[in-house]
Amino acid sequence: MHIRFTKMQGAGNDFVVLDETRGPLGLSHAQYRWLADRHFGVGADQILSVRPSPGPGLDFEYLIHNADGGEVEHCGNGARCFVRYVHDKGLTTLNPVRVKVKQGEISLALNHDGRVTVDMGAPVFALERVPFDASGLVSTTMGNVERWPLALPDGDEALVCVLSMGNPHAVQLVDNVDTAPVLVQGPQIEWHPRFPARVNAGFLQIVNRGQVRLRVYERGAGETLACGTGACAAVVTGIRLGLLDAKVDVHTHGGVLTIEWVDTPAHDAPVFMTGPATTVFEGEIDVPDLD
Ligand SMILES: N[C@@H](CCC[C@H](N)C(=O)O)C(=O)O
Repeated sequence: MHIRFTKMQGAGNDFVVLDETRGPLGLSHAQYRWLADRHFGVGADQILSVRPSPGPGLDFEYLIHNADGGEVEHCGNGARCFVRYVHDKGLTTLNPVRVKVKQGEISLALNHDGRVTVDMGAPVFALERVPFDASGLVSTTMGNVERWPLALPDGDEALVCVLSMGNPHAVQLVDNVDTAPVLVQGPQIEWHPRFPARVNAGFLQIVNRGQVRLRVYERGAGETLACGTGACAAVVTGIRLGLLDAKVDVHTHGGVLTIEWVDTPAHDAPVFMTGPATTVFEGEIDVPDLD
């Protein structure tokens, strides 16, 4: 199959974006994996497939596949690239754009400064909705959030806060992201049996009440230069731990994301994320037949 694609990045989290507004390309999971492969395909952390509106009140839908081929619910950096894409391609002039992703519906706006702001929806803390199996575990409370001791296969323990931003996250505090065991603990947390849908593992360093540093070992993609939903999850966690204010700059290896969240008694206010979204190049490629 011969396809056209656009390569994009948001804070260094990179995407192959496919136009499926005239009909699905019908790619298999193996073909998504091949496209994401940095040696044999194009190379990307995620593949975004842009589709027409699925119904009233919505302008588009897009699908997200991780580099391992699995379909996922939500992608913050991808959301910003999506809205840049539909505007640059002349697929819409609407601003904001309302879009359906697997997680639900989100709204995205292009700002005058070229950055994009996304209403990422509300975080979810109910353990069964993350999902996280806490049976038999004893948590400790810090601020107004629980921290769970996760016994790792190599004998280490990670103290994680768990939540969903539409996709699952486990966030732990570290003294310094440069020396944090991201590549050692990341895969062990991602595949930990207490997370039946696997999980994105965040390593959060608090710099001050308005600045953090973050590394994320992503489910299905490994460590990426930035993770948008991971940044939202980390800031929400930091706020509930009592360590952060309502507006925080998240410094990642790929750039800065600004996250805003006002906690309420029900903890159900939406999280807003602002950051860059850039087209890198356009291309065409023959995708091999793969099941
Ligand atoms: N890079 C993304 C998140 C992509 C999905 C994630 N790896 C998952 O499996 O949930 C972001 O910017 O949020």
